[in-house]
Amino acid sequence: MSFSVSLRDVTLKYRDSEALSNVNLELEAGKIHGLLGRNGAGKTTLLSLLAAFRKPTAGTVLVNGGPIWENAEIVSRVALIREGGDFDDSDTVKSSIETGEIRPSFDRDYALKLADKFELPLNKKVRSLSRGKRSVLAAICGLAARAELAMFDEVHLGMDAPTRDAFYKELLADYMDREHTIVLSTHLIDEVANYLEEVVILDRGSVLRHEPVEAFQRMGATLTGPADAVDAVAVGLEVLAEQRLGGTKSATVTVLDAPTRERAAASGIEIGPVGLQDLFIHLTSPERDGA
Ligand SMILES: Nc1ncnc2c1ncn2[C@@H]1O[C@H](COP(=O)(O)OP(=O)(O)OP(=O)(O)O)[C@@H](O)[C@H]1O
Repeated sequence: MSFSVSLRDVTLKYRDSEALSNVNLELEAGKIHGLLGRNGAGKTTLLSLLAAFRKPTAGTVLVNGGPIWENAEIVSRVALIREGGDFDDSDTVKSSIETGEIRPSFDRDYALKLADKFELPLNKKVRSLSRGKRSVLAAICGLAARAELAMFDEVHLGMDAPTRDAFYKELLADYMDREHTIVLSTHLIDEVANYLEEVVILDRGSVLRHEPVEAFQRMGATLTGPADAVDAVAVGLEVLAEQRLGGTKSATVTVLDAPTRERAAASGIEIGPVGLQDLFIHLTSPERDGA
């Protein structure tokens, strides 16, 4: 089973400032959703509403079709893993893992298998773990929760690249194995882009874009070829980024219409997709229209 999510006219205020303003958002069950946004955009706030850590100031938050607030049955099947985890520093790794047993779906054997795989010493105190190992502990608790809605909020922080890669693979293996909904909030966009099915971009407390990842991939193009030819085709186009290596140039553009595409191909230019991160930078740049 997997949970859908629905936010209807949701506003969250901290004292006088609005972290989320009238947000309407539907997340389909059984998919991997990426939640992107610049610092302070409201990602953690939105996730804390979905886990019922907070109550909205206005509007309704539905998980699996019902209100999540004060709904213990649904809450016990939702996991929000925040950066560094929410651990008691004086606990051991093993007892921290075992706190997950309050959940009906917690898989202790899987948690211990992951601890072994990620070389997490069970008898060590949480306070003596390195930052990366603490993140690993948080990620393990999130995976072993076997939640119907599993949300990871920058849980990778401090993990080295091989550990992050192993974590993403484990997440995907669990996803293939068991139907559930995943929300990944991260600033390492290109690193997770291949795992995402849907992407939500939050911007200053509102949903800026919500599309399947393929829609973002169709938004722009990278032109690579002889520098002169690329420069000629790029005239009049919006260029997001450029890179030059000897006589070869690569330019990332936002829109490429069919005639320009044909002209580029005829000039020996290779046309490739644009990375999600480059598009994100463009869409949320402080210089964009209306900013
Ligand atoms: N406990 C709080 N009290 C007051 N304001 C808060 C609190 N938590 C967050 N905010 C404010 O709400 C806004 C959204 O913060 P939030 O942490 O949700 O953003 P974020 O997208 O997760 O950012 P980041 O990528 O930097 O983690 C920010 O302006 C932040 O300063």
